[in-house]
Amino acid sequence: MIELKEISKKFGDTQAVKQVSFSVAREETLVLLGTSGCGKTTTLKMINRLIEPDAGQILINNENIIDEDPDVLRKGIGYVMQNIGLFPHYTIAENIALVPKLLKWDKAKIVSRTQELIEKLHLPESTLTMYPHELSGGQQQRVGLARALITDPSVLLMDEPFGALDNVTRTSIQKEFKALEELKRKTIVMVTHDVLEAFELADRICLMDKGEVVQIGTPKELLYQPTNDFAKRFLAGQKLILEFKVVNIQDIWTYLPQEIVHRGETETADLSIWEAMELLRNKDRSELFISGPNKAIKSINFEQLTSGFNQYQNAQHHE
Ligand SMILES: Nc1ncnc2c1ncn2[C@@H]1O[C@H](COP(=O)(O)OP(=O)(O)OP(=O)(O)O)[C@@H](O)[C@H]1O
Repeated sequence: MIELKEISKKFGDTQAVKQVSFSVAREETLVLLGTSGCGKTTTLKMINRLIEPDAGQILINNENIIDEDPDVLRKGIGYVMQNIGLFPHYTIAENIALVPKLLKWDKAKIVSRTQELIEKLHLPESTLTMYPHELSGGQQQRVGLARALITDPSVLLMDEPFGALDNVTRTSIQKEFKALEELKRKTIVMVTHDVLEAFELADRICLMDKGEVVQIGTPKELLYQPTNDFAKRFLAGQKLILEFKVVNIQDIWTYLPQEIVHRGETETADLSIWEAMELLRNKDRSELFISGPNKAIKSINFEQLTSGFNQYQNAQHHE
């Protein structure tokens, strides 16, 4: 769907991006992860031609984007900018309707699509007539997303979309974002420097350093099969919590207690260790019933969960 082939970009003497190649499949979310200045934003902006590469090729649906008019290209790609970038003197409704107006949509269509989006993104209708400074950071972030989604583009580029938020708001918006049906159908390239955010939202992560790709893989691959020291060190600080997020009950199934007979409600085994812990903690449940392979059911409490996880972890490290 999106393919970068040996893309490079220099600003003066700074080699911002050096021979970056990757491809993003249809409906996949690829997260560009790395420290400040490693070339993530430059890479992202080359996909909608806000920046032109010095060398290399970018294809979207097998078409070289260099052959397209940049304005037409940009209207077909949703873009959530760093720091949201709403126009301060436009109302929220006007900010959301920018591209549809350029595309000359009729008014009724703009209004109905705007309504649909603000409902999905949980923005109160009253915000439509307000100006950006009258909204909270989280609400502004939602407006930025609505603006990017209004024309239902199949490709979405997001630059630190939750960067301006405090940690609590950030976590809740990330959760909503993950659950939004409209986003599941999109091919997304997202930039972040936040490892947890990358692990939360990515199908695959492209880890970058000094303008180059260090490793591309699923969160699990990066965690358990880092290809070099940089990748290892980058994740080391948060290793345990990352493991809780990528390992699921299915993975630790054999280390959990014997199967039982149970006819009530069950959780699925694709629940991550993290999610299972949250359920055991937040819902004040002492045990969870999990339905695993071949309809087998196991009941686990917090201790059994952590013990199963520890055994799995030991097995991974001894592989
Ligand atoms: N327009 C520009 N002119 C000159 N140098 C630039 C320009 N844009 C980016 N750079 C430089 O290119 C390098 C990569 O920048 P880029 O913004 O792509 O990094 P990043 O990983 O997105 O960082 P951040 O998360 O801080 O935005 C940096 O050294 C930056 O200073």
